[in-house]
Amino acid sequence: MRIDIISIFPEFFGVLDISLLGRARQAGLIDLAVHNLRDFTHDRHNTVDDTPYGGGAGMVMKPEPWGEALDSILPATDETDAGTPERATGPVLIFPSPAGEQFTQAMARELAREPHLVFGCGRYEGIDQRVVDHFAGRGRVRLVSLGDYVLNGGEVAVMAMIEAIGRLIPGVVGNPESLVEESHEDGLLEYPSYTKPASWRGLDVPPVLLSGNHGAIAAWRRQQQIDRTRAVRPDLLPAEDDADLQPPANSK
Ligand SMILES: Oc1ccccc1-c1ccno1
Repeated sequence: MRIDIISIFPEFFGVLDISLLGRARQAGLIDLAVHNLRDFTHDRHNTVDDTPYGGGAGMVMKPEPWGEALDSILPATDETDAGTPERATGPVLIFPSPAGEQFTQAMARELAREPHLVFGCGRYEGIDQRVVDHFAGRGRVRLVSLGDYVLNGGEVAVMAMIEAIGRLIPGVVGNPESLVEESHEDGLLEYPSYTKPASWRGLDVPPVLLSGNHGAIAAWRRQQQIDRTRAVRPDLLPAEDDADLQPPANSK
């Protein structure tokens, strides 16, 4: 997968040189480039923002630098390309935004199948809307929100998305099995995990986990998932009458 990031703080992404994603880049599984938006300005102060039309507090990111930056990354197209099949296969341009669709594990899985992602990190009060409108006419553009809260810019959101997406790319995580039993992979929150010692500060590991009875362990873990999800994320539970959520007959 090719990933391009545009930001006024490119140094923010230095952490993508280390750990899992750093190793994936060294292995050639991910080809990542970070671009400084200010490199696409031409004034002495490398200006990227200006006051908002219509008034209001804060500053808005100017369209021109974004246009030049994105033109340098996205495939050139002319007006006749609008609506051609290529638009369904070209890069996906993602702008983190509080006004975006919610980022989910399902979206991470979907985006992990894409060959090329381009992330645009907005700052200030956001990016001139015409940037989104213009490039929506040239390919797939998505506004994506991490959640219902406000950040100072898109960089943190892009880091989170790249981690969530990158770990799903085949070969990035050593043991693909570890991707299966995680929160949100099967729609429920994950079960609690324990390791040695069997007793710690008077707290014991649930006996079923020491029993060697794999059927009972699987049933206990499933019930833990259901109980945890019901307690903190009832919105993730399917319809109450879903037979899959009923505890197995032998687990009482
Ligand atoms: O609050 C933001 C500001 C800029 C870019 C993104 C965000 C955001 C907030 C939640 N998800 O994304």
